Amino acid sequence: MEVEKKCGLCGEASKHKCAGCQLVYYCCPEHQKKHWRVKHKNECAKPYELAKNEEIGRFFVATKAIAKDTILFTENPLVIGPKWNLDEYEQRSAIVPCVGCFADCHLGQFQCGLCRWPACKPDCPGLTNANLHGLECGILRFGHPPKPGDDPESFFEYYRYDALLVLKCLATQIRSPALFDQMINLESHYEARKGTRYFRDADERVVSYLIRNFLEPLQKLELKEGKQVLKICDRKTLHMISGILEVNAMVIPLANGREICGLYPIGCMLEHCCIPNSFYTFDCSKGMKLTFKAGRDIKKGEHLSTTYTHSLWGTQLRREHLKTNKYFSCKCERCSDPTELGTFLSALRCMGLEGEPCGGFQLPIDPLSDVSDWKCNNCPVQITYDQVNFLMSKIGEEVDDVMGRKSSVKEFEDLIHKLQNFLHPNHFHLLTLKHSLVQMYGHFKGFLLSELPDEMLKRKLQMCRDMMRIIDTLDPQSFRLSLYAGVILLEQQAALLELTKRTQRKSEAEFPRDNQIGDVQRNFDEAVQCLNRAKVILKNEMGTQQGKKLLEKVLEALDRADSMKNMATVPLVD
Ligand SMILES: C[S@@+](CC[C@H](N)C(=O)[O-])C[C@H]1O[C@@H](n2cnc3c(N)ncnc32)[C@H](O)[C@@H]1O
Repeated sequence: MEVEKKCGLCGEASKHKCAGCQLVYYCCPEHQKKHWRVKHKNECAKPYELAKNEEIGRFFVATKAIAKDTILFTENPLVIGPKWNLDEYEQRSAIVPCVGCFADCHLGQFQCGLCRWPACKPDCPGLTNANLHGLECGILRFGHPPKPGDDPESFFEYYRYDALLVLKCLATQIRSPALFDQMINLESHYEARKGTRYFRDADERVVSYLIRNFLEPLQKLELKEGKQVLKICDRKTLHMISGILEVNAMVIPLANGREICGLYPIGCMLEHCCIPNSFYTFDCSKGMKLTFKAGRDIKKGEHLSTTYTHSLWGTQLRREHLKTNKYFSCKCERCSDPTELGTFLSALRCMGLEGEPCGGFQLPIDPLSDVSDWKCNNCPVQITYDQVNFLMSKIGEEVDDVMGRKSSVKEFEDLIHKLQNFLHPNHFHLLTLKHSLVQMYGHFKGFLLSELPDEMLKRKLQMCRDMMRIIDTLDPQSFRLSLYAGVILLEQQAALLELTKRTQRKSEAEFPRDNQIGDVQRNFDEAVQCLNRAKVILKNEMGTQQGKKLLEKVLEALDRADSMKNMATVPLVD
């Protein structure tokens, strides 16, 4: 859409546009404010509306064209709290999140003076904040926490952090019945969950635990005093809230590396797509405010979409995750294509008819079937769903093993070498290993950049380029995989600049000067392009500590590239 870049109020040439609709320009903030009051407030209406159908339930659909980077909405969380699905290791840690502010604290050191749940300090402001610990503290006070000297096991059994978010949701009815209604009307898939292992797990871990420790004692007092604080607190409601959290809660990464969960009633209305058009960020300095933005231009009539699963998992894994945790079968363009948009992210090497690889790749015959057999794209060989499953679980175990401990460079190299016999070079398991290996080459003891043999340095560069090609297809604007891509781009430029230095150092006797200049210039240009791209995509990650640190490194690398240009013995032009 061609937009005249003139101030919406005075008509002067202007550069800054309205962040909401991205359509009207302003010469200064004062004119923007004035125009908002007199006119733009009514024009800058939301470019989407809530719709509903049988298959998806509620979703947002664009009512007009939406430009990339448009802020779709911002929203404060209805509740935030510790992750509601902690694994056993996380649940049994003696370092726990403060119930007031989620900072790390030691179990048994400081506590909330009223309910005696762990806190970072006795006067943490979050303890009395009605949106934070204030929400559930009044109910937690009915519990009987273990005392110092009691069996350590009783501490882990009592302080079940993974049940807190459910309790917080329940407690919203005390603060605001309207908020509670909004929450309880979110999708819980109650009927579909009943009978699943998730339901049984939540029944013991959350529902029975909350009733036994806090809700029954509260109800006893309510009966005695003839006054009801919690009007709704039956088992079914607690299970519905568990389902609502499972289907709708969003994971928020904190600066201290911890992850918490938040429930955003508007944010959770966006449907899932494996190649989404929108993305979100959290602002940790503003109470975990959520901002949803258009990741690319969106056409009128398109559904607004985000991703509920990992973008770099293969189709079978993504679809299984969505089916078990979100109760639907994804049929998006990427899931429907056996090659996953030509990336071959799940493809297996065909072993051929005589046990001799034919050079082709095995792909699912019907990627939308959960039990599809696979066939080669080059020869008549077919393999069964069970064979694929068996191979994938064995390979998955090996990858998890190497990733899960402090493995050496050689262990990574060996596993990649071995798996290349079975998997397409772009397979997501290889991608996971390569993403780690490119960060080891250049940083690990004995593998510092200046120590890497030319061949290894070139391998690092090749892996980075290959990974970026996949990202360019699956997330062309890099809004979904910004951190992942940022890391690759930084490593890619490091390899390129090291190659540039080495080429510069080589004597003219080895290389004709023209070739030398060409290589040096090309590598240098590509390195600068990587850094400039990383700088742009990391803007979306400024709410996270990781994103900020990575951007700092990118800016430092840009400075280094600049000084290299100034010192260059062969010309490096801009
Ligand atoms: C976070 S909620 C989204 C809001 C939900 N549609 C509602 O009406 O409350 C997630 C649920 O929406 C539905 N959903 C989301 N994306 C979908 C898709 N691509 N295909 C089918 N159902 C989808 C599924 O029922 C899923 O469990």
